[in-house]
Amino acid sequence: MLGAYKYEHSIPDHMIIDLEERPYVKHRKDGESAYRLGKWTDAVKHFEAALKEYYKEDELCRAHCDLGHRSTSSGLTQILVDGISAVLQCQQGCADTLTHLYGQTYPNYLTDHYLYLQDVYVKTNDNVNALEAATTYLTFKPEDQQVTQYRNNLLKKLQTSDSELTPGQDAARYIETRKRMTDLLDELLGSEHQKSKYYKEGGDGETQDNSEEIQSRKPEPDTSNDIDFSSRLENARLFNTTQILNNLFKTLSADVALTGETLKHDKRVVMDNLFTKEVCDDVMRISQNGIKNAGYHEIYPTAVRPNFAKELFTGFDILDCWELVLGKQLKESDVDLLTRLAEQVRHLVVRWFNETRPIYHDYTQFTCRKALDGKQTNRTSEDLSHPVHGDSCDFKPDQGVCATETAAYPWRTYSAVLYFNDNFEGGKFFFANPDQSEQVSIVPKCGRMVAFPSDHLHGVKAVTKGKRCAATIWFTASANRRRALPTWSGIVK
Ligand SMILES: O=C(O)CCC(=O)C(=O)O
Ligand SMILES: [Fe+2]
Repeated sequence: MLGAYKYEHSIPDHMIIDLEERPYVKHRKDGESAYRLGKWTDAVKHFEAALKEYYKEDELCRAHCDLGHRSTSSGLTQILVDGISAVLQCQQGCADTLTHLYGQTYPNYLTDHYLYLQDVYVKTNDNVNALEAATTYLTFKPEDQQVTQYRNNLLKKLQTSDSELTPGQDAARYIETRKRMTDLLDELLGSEHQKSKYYKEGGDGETQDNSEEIQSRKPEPDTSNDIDFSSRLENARLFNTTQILNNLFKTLSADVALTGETLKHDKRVVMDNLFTKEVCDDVMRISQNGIKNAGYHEIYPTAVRPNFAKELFTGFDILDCWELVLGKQLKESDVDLLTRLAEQVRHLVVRWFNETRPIYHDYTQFTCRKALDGKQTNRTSEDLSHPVHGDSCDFKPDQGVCATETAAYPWRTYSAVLYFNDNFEGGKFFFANPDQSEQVSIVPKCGRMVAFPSDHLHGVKAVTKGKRCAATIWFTASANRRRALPTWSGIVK
């Protein structure tokens, strides 16, 4: 937002003092400016200071993950396991929190930092520190061929053996801490935890302990000259205002189609043309390949959701993406598409609801409901595809109330549903009264989104022919409930 204001009113950087700017961000920014001006000694100073501050901030962030978690389990051991794993999961999220800046996610924040460092050290003729920076970089990303070669050149110059190499002290401690957290979580949560572990390791490769790997890697013989990192560092640049603005405006384009008056509540909105037919076709294809039963089947037994005998639910949640890419059911670019969509919607939601608090992703899932042939006779208007419910409260139809105390997801703040097709019958979304009657209904179509506060009652009418595909995206204002989204390009770049 700050970027947008600066742009709209042509305000130069030096006229704005950001009182909330954290020291690790300020030093990184100053380091980047010095780098661009060729002031290598200043750049070294700022990049080193930025790193120190970053690790300090990471410790602070982890310290803020307290034991406030409310366990719904019974039995002391389970309550303890729930509490400790909630703290650890919150702590694991710190890397994502610290590298979410100016509305963007920088999955390579830390590794790019070491890339900068090694380059500025070489430029100040300090090969020893350049070597340490390259070694630290490779501890995070051992698969990087270019940096490996670069480190080997330095090794040769300094006539050092790679068995003497160790990463920087702060980085080593950081990696060790994260490894211990992951191991403990593995023990506490077992295979359930694997999903988030996949994601974390991919995020920046930062949770992986690669020390063994690095020790067993021998430098390849190499006679080439020094490698030029300038183009990689240009891409690593964080505070590129033009890029931020382009992304901001590109992602926010949408038409507000229906608002309060029609929708019976001023906080509800329907927006159209959020994305193109091409995107819809892509998502339909992805959902086609996709995979598992949607979570609904597992959550609700058929007795509670009788329509499971009449409609087939398929889909996946966004955290399944890793498994699906590894299983070749999704392409890497699909993951980026889904992530971009979810992030686009987060921006729209923040703007629409005039939020001044940070709003985070909680959970995103893609779900298709397919009418089963031969099971559609005698479906009444009460026979819904999705019964009336609130997303953040526990709707009790007999009492007509939606209770927060007993809700499964009381932290959800806003809900958004995206639609990708209209070639089916039935399947209207509707807002409901506490007696379950319809207030107003919305017909799904490609590019359409409905967004509303999560405690508003709503449901989905029976899908009686064809397949209806949608994405449900839930947001939270609770930082410790935040779940970051996977990106693929962030890793392979
Ligand atoms: O698919 C829809 O239109 C809404 C789905 C929904 O309300 C939910 O999954 O909680
Ligand atoms: Fe819902």
